[in-house]
Amino acid sequence: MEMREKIAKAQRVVVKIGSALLTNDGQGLDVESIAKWVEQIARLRESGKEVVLVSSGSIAAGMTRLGFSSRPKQVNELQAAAALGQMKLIGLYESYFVNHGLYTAQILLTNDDLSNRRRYLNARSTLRTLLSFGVVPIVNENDTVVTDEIRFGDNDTLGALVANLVEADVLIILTDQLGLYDKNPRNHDDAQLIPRAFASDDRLEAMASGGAGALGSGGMLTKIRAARLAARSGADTVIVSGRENEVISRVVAGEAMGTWLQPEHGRLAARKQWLAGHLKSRGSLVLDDGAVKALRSGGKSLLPVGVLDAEGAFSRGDMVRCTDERGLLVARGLVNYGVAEALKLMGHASSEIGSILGYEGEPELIHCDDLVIV
Ligand SMILES: Nc1ncnc2c1ncn2[C@@H]1O[C@H](COP(=O)(O)OP(=O)(O)O)[C@@H](O)[C@H]1O
Ligand SMILES: N[C@@H](CCC(=O)OP(=O)(O)O)C(=O)O
Repeated sequence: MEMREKIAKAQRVVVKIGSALLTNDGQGLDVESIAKWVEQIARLRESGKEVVLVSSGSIAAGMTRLGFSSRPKQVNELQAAAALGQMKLIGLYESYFVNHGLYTAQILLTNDDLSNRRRYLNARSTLRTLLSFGVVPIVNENDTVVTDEIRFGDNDTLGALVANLVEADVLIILTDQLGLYDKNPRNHDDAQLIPRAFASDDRLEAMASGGAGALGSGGMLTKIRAARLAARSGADTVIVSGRENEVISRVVAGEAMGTWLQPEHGRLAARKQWLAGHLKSRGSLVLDDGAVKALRSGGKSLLPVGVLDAEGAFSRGDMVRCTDERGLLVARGLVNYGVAEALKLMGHASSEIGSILGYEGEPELIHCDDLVIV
């Protein structure tokens, strides 16, 4: 499918704005551009699309406040600059979004948070809930508690992990170049823009090994790796210049701009592959005929009311097998409750979850996004 058709259908979009771009290569936060990106994101929200913003810029904003002219070398100074600058950054976004009638929410994450299954699920649930409230989540790395990440890391990877987390259709990486070139355009006048490739194409890495700008940390290499990560949940990635007029609106409208890095597999196929290949089952749920029928008809979540029994020692976030009463495998999925809770909830309506467990949790035992029908 052509870029125009595929991206124009995107419902959930992650926009990552890099340091090099946000700061005009180190000249302090580019507030005029920020206002323009916010305006475009606000229009996307109005048209019914869901947007998560992943924004760098905290270190750069902190440096300006501290009067530093170059990026500190010491990690503790970087962390302090980030903590200070994050206030400025988020304050700016909040005031611009409020002018468009939208609220923002600050999410600070680390890689560690996302590799821990429990925290991953909590982050995902918070992000999904914020999107359902019509809020624009603004994500950055939690620089206070990471060291290697701010020394070497980048927000491209974070953008991709967020795209995985919310199952975005597209990750738009705004940067200071028109897209990915066959060599670093800062050093080569004859560099050619790559309009389109598969994210998995091995030749891309060699093109991107030319380093980053003054304030950016990852360069194009981390953007390509991010596109590969995003492709794992079936998301397309577009690397494009944030300085192009109306760039976010135009990309989402399907205009061919920048570099489009496609996943090899569609979203569902990618997710199925990940679910099938990634995790071992920790237990099983026995479903009644109604639940089996609902799951097989497609697009339905598994609710506690359709469950007859739970076996195994599974915890929240584990993979479980779903079988019919005869033991025939119907589906596999990531369960929202541990076995003790599942045993208490089975056979009950979701509206009773709060009174049975003493807290309100997700209404489904397995969300349809986390379910693979066999
Ligand atoms: N093949 C390439 N194509 C485009 N840019 C490249 C390439 N190789 C290296 N770069 C560099 O990557 C930089 C963008 O990365 P970076 O500075 O980390 O930006 P950001 O802060 O937006 O993430 C560009 O300014 C460019 O110098
Ligand atoms: N999290 C930090 C650094 C992240 C960063 O610069 O990444 P990138 O924009 O990908 O080069 C910040 O907000 O300044």
